[in-house]
Amino acid sequence: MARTLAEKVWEAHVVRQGTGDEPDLLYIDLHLVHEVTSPQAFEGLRLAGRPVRRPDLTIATEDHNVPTVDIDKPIADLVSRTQVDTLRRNCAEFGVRLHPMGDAEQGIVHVVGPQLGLTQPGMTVVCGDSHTSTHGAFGALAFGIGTSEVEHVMATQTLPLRPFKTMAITVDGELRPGVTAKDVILAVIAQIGTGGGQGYVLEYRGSAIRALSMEARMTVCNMSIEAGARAGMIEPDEVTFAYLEGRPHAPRGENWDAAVQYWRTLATDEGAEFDREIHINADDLTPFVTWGTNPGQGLPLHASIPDPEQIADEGERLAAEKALSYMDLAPGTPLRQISVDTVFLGSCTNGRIEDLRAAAEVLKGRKVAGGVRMLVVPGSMRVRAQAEAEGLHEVFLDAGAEWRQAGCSMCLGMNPDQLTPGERSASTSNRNFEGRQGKGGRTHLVSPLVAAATAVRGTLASPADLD
Ligand SMILES: CC(C)[C@H](C(=O)O)[C@@H](O)C(=O)O
Ligand code: SF4
Repeated sequence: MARTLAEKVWEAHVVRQGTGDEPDLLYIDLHLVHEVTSPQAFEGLRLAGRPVRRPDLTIATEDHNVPTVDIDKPIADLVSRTQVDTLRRNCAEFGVRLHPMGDAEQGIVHVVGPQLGLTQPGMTVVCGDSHTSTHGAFGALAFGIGTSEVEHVMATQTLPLRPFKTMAITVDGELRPGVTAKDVILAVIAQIGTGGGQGYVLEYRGSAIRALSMEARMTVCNMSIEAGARAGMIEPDEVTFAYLEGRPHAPRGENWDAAVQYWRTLATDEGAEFDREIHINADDLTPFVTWGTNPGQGLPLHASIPDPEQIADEGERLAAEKALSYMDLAPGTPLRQISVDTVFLGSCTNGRIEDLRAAAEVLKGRKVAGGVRMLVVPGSMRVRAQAEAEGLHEVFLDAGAEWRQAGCSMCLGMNPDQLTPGERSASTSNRNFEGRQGKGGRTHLVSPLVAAATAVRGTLASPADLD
């Protein structure tokens, strides 16, 4: 029977098939760990007297709680310091490889896995983190898990899972210049809603998806969770293989050839059926930004703040009213007139080298507007080093932006990088929830290009709006 990519990866990992209402037991190829969701899991192992079953398939990094300045000094915030120290102790005790603050391979867990070549097509990848969906860009079945599941994977390298439904999101056509992967995924979420993906694994397909780089594909898959999906996937192709070849953990020599041969078999079969199909025309897309307090409340940058009274669905209307009140925005205001205090370029959505290059291209020879602060936070130390080798940091610094160390930073403000109450940001991250970037902070989700142009103009803008 014709099968989808997701079904093939699932079937290849079933250790024990569930009967009746039982879940299947799946083998897990790669377990990524960070400081926030691992302490209780390690503690559980300790209490049960169990080891980590496959430390060789487990890797940890410090990302959420790390400061992005003065990283050679002890972490000032006690909660963050405890969190990070606990991870260090646990990794040492259980023999798990850890990339601590300051290490050349430290960074956001979803940036580190792919850049090391740990994330590969056809794998099952889990992490106690919702944005694990990022790794699906390689044709891996990758999803976030809870802390008790983290413990289960640590102890057994397996996970009981219930089957999912499949949804094809086909993006055909060609993206116009200035329109990015971030705009694609924001438009997808605006269309299907933050609950539209619930229970589904999304497969992004079509000519516009095939034309994306690996990093752009990661941006798309990263935000699958914001549509409520279990995971997002893209079938592996030449772009995937070219990205992986030569990376530290990618197979080599004959193993590489065999791996590529297998990876080619993973593509969704002709005639395979999806439970739901969505079509989007890439030619119609323009830069997209959010105006509300969930990632589905987005519109093209050239639009205006919607009038809740015009929204037929009562739930959506109430949500829009509440969002506009929190965001302090009036219906009818052109999005381009919204001024921001802060621009954040970073996160596991848009903190990779291509994102930094795109923003630097816009900022080159320009200045961040007076009264606006711009934080540039590379997704990993490797991204940071690469950016410095290319001189991008000088472009950011010359423009008046801050050039930081790697971590999650203002994506969620678990470190000192936060918005103050009432402050408004244009942010390349993935969540615009109330208080996400700091208590009372207001977030507009944008692409790196829009972030850079907004920094220059001080109001939401795309590079086409400059000079
Ligand atoms: C802290 C962590 C559990 C959380 C997640 O699961 O996604 C964080 O990474 C986020 O982006 O909100
Ligand atoms: S960068 Fe943001 S979304 Fe990604 S893992 Fe960190 S906190 Fe979560």
